[in-house]
Amino acid sequence: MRDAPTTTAGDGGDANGGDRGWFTRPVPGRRAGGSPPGDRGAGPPERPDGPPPERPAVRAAKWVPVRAVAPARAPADRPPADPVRRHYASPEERPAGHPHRPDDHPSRQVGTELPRLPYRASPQGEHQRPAELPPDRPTRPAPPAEPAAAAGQPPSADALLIRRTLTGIEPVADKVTSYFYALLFVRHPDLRALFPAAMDLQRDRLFKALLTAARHADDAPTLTAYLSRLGRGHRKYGTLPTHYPAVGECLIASLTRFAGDSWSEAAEAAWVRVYTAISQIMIDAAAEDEARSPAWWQAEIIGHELRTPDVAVVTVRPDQPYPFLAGQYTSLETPWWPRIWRHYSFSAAPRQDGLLSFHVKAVPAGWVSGALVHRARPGDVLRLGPPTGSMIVDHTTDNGLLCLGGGTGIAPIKALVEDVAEHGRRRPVEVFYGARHDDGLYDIDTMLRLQRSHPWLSVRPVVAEGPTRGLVGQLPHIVRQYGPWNAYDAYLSGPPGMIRSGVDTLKRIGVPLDRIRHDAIDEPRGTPTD
Ligand SMILES: NC(=O)C1=CN([C@@H]2O[C@H](COP(=O)(O)OP(=O)(O)OC[C@H]3O[C@@H](n4cnc5c(N)ncnc54)[C@H](O)[C@@H]3O)[C@@H](O)[C@H]2O)C=CC1
Repeated sequence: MRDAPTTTAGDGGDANGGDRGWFTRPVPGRRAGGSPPGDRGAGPPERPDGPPPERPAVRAAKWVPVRAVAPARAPADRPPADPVRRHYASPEERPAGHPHRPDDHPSRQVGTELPRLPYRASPQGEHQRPAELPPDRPTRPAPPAEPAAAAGQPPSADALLIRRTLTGIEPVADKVTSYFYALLFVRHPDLRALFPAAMDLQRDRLFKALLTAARHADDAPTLTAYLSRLGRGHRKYGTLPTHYPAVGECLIASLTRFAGDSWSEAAEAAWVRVYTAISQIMIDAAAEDEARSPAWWQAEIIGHELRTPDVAVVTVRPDQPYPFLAGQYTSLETPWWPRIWRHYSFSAAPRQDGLLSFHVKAVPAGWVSGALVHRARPGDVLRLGPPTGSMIVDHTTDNGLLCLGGGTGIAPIKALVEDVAEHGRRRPVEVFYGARHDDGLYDIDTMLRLQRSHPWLSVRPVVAEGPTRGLVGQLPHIVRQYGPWNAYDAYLSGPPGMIRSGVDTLKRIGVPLDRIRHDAIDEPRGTPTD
């Protein structure tokens, strides 16, 4: 569930989170010489005078080996390791079995969900975001605890060596990361500008990404899906292929210094191979994406409607076509907080006129959400990253849709309703729209208007407390009183607590997990992007 709706605080929070690799640009959370969003007294900087930065050229540079290392001897029951440091001029050139060959493209692979990492969240609430599923598959929660490839198969020699190193550095993880970044910025000062001024958030990201990759070293489909998305997502930060070797060198140097008994020539060779593979997948994914789509879109605000003192509906016109699916979300950067990106769901299905809308709730200490609600005006220009997320309608079935939308989590639910309407198939859609109080149901008029237009749609407002036009109680509890839901696909969107208790409730009343969809739970909307 996500670092996308999915626990998204879609618009809600500006907490830092997300799955980013070690090339994340300065992000959310911190600004050069400034305080984090949550710090008292941290005021937004003045709006920059100049236009948004130019799009950097993302190019597939020739891969530069981290350093020459003899490949480890492959176990007899496995094919020899691919010398992954090679850069193939085209996807077709890659050998069979290469994790990024065209016929092995993640969109044609299954089992791409990323298991939850056993890694602590950062103090700022950062969480690992699971890999996105291909858009033709629904989001599924409760991923397996172990990589799919590990089930029934012994781990490879490289995977064992890497896990051993990770265990070895765990007690000194803070030192390793501090050393790593110090080394990186001393050896490659030009890279410093790509990272946040305050590095505490970044440090956890590195190790989460490493743990993720290491845990899935034997699971090519999962690893490829995760890293490809990461590589594509890094385009908007201006990450270049030439940056990867610098990071690789410093990573190996840091491990060498701190891994103690778990470090050996064999371990180093394993890390080089795996890091090389990781880099290559990210570089390839970014290069392939470059042929298909821009690294970002500019989007002019053409509508800004304050629905409550804290919630605005913001409508933008992208500077070029922006293809997406109802239920997905994007990353968004405002001119007031350069390089701070936040996730927001599209609140409408794709429209003929190409306009996009978002529901944004200003949250305390939320720099971006506060600016979008209280400062943004028509004429302001935002930047959008690519669409992502897999909480989309499965149009191959006639199952009904059970939708739980809590607060601004109603945004993608409305988009899903419009999507069903546009497909013209009559399937029951039951929406439970929750808020803490009646006046929090800021989009109820729109939802009731849709209900009047579509006989297959039922909308029930639910408030946690107080006088109301609707039902009183917590969304999951109320949903339980209706049903049965065993012929429905369930979609949940709202605060993390609502998603968790909603999933628990639905499981308890017999809705199979593979019919319950939601974005990542640990990454509220408004959190930093990958
Ligand atoms: N803006 C967007 O595009 C999207 C936002 N979101 C997320 O939706 C959330 C919206 O926040 P708010 O509007 O402040 O909503 P809220 O916090 O006021 O709660 C909305 C509803 O969820 C229920 N709820 C909250 N905690 C619960 C729990 N532990 N168990 C059961 N029910 C619970 C409330 O009773 C209420 O009905 C944020 O977390 C945001 O990240 C999700 C998807 C898209």
